[in-house]
Amino acid sequence: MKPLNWAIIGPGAIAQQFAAAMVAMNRKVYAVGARNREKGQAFAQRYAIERVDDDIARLLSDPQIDAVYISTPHASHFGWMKLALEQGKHLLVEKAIVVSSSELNEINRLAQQKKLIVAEAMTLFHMPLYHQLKALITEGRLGNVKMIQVSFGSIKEPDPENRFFNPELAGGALLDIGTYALSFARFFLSSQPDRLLTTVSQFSTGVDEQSGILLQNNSNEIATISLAFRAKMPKCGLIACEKGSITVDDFPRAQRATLNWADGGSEIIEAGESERALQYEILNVEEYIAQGSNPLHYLTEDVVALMTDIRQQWGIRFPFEQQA
Ligand SMILES: NC(=O)C1=CN([C@@H]2O[C@H](COP(=O)(O)OP(=O)(O)OC[C@H]3O[C@@H](n4cnc5c(N)ncnc54)[C@H](OP(=O)(O)O)[C@@H]3O)[C@@H](O)[C@H]2O)C=CC1
Ligand SMILES: O=C1CO[C@H](CO)[C@@H](O)[C@@H]1O
Repeated sequence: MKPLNWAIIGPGAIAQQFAAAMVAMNRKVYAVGARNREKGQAFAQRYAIERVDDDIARLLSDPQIDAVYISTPHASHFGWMKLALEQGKHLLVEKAIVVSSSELNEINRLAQQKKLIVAEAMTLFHMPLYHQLKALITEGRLGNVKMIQVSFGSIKEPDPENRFFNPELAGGALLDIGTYALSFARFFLSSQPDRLLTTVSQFSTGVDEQSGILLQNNSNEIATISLAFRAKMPKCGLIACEKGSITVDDFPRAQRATLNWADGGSEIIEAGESERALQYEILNVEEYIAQGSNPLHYLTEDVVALMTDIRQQWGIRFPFEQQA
């Protein structure tokens, strides 16, 4: 396959890591779209990027671009995704990929029609460790999955304007960090949960600040999830099976897990490198494009469906959804 020409939309904090990963892998970021021209130019200079444009729609019509990485705040993903797909570009989009299933359904229809790949930059879906853990569970020595626990608490500046608390930017802990916890749970649950219990505390802006979420599927596997935006909690995932459990600390980019057998004894499981998290995403997207499909997209769809149902239970709608 000929090397892909990538464009980045939104040269903020995570885009720096993406560009650095591309450089480390000898890949080409050809263009950057930035609503602030000066920021775009500084970014382009830093990563030797050929084209900068503050008119992002115009940039996306450039036939030289093959694939687009979108790293803007959540509320704007859908609009940029749609435009990029209409212009025939493959997509890697930061979490949370979109804000609702109705947005994702529209994206899926368009991608299918245009035969393009859409992938979510959900680190854990791409980390080698997770595929090793899944293989270990599938092989059956641990018995069936019974319970999953995930906690993620991150202290954010309580500023109503920032992307964490601003409803106009689709803020809230669920979309920002809950998406990691739900992705972890869904990755190990054998099927999509159909029972959902939740409780939430809202920030003054109306977005979810902290919550507890309980999920159960038809195989009676249960997942409990704790999220907080104004309290620190370890990023810890636990999969408890009939014959032992697996603990994954710092789970979003983990390279190591601990397996504790129920009858005593433990093992360390290691695969990949945390520091290469974004490189694994890029490698996977290249593979999906070459093979013409993203085999993990169903996980993204299931997680977005859960987040849609959870927000519906909470009665939390973003201002741009109310206008829709
Ligand atoms: N995978 C991971 O580990 C991480 C993923 N993320 C995800 O990445 C995304 C961005 O987060 P982060 O980098 O922290 O955010 P930043 O605020 O640092 O960067 C966002 C960038 O998007 C630009 N932008 C904002 N709104 C728009 C818009 N409507 N259209 C075009 N550009 C826009 C900003 O421009 P300006 O500078 O002009 O405001 C800025 O360049 C989110 O989806 C987040 O959840 C975030 C952190 C880690
Ligand atoms: O994705 C991200 C990485 O984790 C942070 C929390 O620790 C998030 O806020 C951020 O959006």
